[in-house]
Amino acid sequence: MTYQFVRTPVPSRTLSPDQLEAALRAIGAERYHNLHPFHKLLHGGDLTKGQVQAWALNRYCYQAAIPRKDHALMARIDDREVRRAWLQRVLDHDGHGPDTGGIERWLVLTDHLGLPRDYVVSQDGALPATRFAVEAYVRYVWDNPGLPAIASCLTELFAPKIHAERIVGMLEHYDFVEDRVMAYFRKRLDQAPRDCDFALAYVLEHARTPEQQAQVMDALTFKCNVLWAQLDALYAAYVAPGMIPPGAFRPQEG
Ligand SMILES: O=C(O)c1cc(C(=O)O)c2c(n1)C(=O)C(=O)c1cc(C(=O)O)[nH]c1-2
Repeated sequence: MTYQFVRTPVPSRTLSPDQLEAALRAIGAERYHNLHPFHKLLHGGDLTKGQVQAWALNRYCYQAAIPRKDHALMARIDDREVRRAWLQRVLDHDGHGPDTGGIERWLVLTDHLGLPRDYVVSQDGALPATRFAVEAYVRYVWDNPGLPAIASCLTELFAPKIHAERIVGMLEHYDFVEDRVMAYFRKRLDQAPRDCDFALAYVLEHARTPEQQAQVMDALTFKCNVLWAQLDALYAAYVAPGMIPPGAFRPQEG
């Protein structure tokens, strides 16, 4: 029996696809991490370089885990067409042919912020809570059936807006950020809508009973929590009260 992180009340009758989509979008409108105070500080130019380094270093853990989570998902899916479509996600992050991939693009950002690559890739300086949250996502996908596993990526419905805000906000406010190093987010502006259109269509087609619909809403809520918890941890360590756990990255500046 899989541990259940969240429990959405089962709808009293089956929702139409439009109603289900509206319910999923309402979850994002209330819980997506664009609403977190840490993101408001990041995009508004209110962080120091050391705090931006902490964000980029911790966020690397998420980047590194995404293709592992996508492989876990593919291992659970019987439908060959879904696996074919899903494979592109792994290639987007790990790279394929001339495209060096999203993880490499993330490392271009952390290089530019002055963080040693080996240190970033080792994840040794990441917050414990970041590691826990990210691994919970990989585990969730591994432990659950294909439908909620697929639904857990639906936070990406809301990602293009935050990526666009981040590109504009960070370039405008931080002199230590330049256009070239925002390539990761520019690329995601095309990739994320493609990925989540596919996932949303799959979920709306396959979540046909009230129980399945509650399950996909749980999955999206869980995933919003995975993202929110990472920012809570960053805030507590690097903004207020500034409680950096033993062994975690400590910004150099005064
Ligand atoms: O910067 C962000 O706020 C953000 C959020 C999310 C998300 O909503 O999970 C993803 C990404 N970025 C992203 O870049 C990415 O590749 C990605 C993959 C997934 C996923 O769940 O499969 N989410 C996200």
